[in-house]
This record gives sequence, structure tokens and C-alpha cells, in this order.
Amino acid sequence: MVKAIIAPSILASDFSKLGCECRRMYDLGADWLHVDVMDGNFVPNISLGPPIITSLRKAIPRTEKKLFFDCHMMVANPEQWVPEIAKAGGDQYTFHYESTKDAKALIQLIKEHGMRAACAVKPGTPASVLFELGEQLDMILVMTVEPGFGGQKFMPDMMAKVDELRRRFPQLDIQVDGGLGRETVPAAADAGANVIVAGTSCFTAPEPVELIDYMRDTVNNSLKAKGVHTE
Ligand SMILES: O=C(CO)[C@H](O)[C@H](O)COP(=O)(O)O
Repeated sequence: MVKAIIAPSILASDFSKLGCECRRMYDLGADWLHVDVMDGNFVPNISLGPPIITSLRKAIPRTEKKLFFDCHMMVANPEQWVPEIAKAGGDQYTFHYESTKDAKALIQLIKEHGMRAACAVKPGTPASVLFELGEQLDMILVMTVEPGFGGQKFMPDMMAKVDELRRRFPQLDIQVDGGLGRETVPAAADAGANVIVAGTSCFTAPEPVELIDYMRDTVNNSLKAKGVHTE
């Protein structure tokens, strides 16, 4: 079932209080937590990895509300980290199409480790590379900035890719990531995105609850208008 999913990117949090920041977003109504894992090779930045996910999983137990770690793997060798992310408590493993030689085998490996499998494309990669993978995937991520850093400007020309993918895969989760907030979510929702990653906008909002609710309502209204089933 396709519905709005709001996933604050913890890259925009205060890392000195990471557990509290994650719990705050979750308590304020986030559906998922988007965890940006960067290795300094695929992107020119280093962030965090499996030991921190393990600690966060312990700090925010599954019993309170189903905590979902949406792990965006901006790494040069995505095959390498599947077992460790699964062991750390990752729920979804998003690899970049550009960083693997065998996407189908990687999807299978991710699923064998009990996680949802997702594939991301950078702004310069066409949507067509995902056509033959869509049936095996749980989610597609269309990057709306160059991966590596938070706080960048949303790229509206990526919406043509979202639209094309939504038409082809009406029941698939389609995520957008980069520069999403009050001003840009309507375009993403119109194009058919249902999973919104929002880092800077959520973590700096004076009223994050209001922003999260606005983004969720905007997406669900667009999905209904498109005739895509929602709850
Ligand atoms: O994947 C990312 C960076 O590669 C981040 O998730 C993304 O940029 C979100 O940040 P913001 O909402 O601050 O733009």
C-alpha cells in the first residue's frame, strides 16, 4: 500500500545528542529515520556506520513504536556492508545503482539478510536503469541533490524521473532526498513521490510536528488525486 512516509535525515541532527535527536523526531511523528552512511569514497564525506546504528537501536527500543532505520548507503562497495547493517538493526538498505556491478545479486543479498531492498540514482543517472529492477525492489530513491551533504538546493528537474517511475510502478515506494521542505514537497508529491527525506527542514523547524503533518497531508492528497491507493 502506497502512503506518505516522512523520514527525517539524521545527517542534519546535532550529532553530539544523536540519540535524543532521533527520539525527538520519532516522538514528533516521523515514520522512519533516514540514516546517511558515507564512506568518503562514493561521496566526498564521512558520516556514521553500523556501530552507531547499533547504539541507536538500543537507545530507541522497537517496543515503543516500530522504529524503522532507512539506511542510505553512499558507499563504494555496497555489498560489503549488508551483513553489518542487518546485524546493527537496519530495516531497509538503499544502495546506489552507480556503485554496484550487479544490482540484482545485491538485491537478493539484502533480502537474504532480512531487510527491504532499495536502489538510489544520482541526479545524472536516468530513471530507465531502474525499469528492470523495479519488480524486485521495495523502494526507489531519486536523489534531488548530489549525494554527500545536507542543506543543498532541491533540483526540480528530477521530478520528471519521479513522474516516469510512478507511472511505471504505481504501487512502489518512491523516495526523494535532498532539499525537501515546505516549499519543495508539493512538487515532489505532484510527481508521485511518497517517501520524503527531510533533514535540514525538520531539524531546524520551529514547529517540526506542524511541518511533518503538512508534508504527510500534501503527499497523501496527491496520491489520492492520482488514484494511487492510500490508507
Ligand atoms: O542524502 C543526503 C545527502 O547525501 C541527505 O539525506 C540529504 O541531503 C538530506 O538533507 P537535507 O534535507 O538537509 O537537504
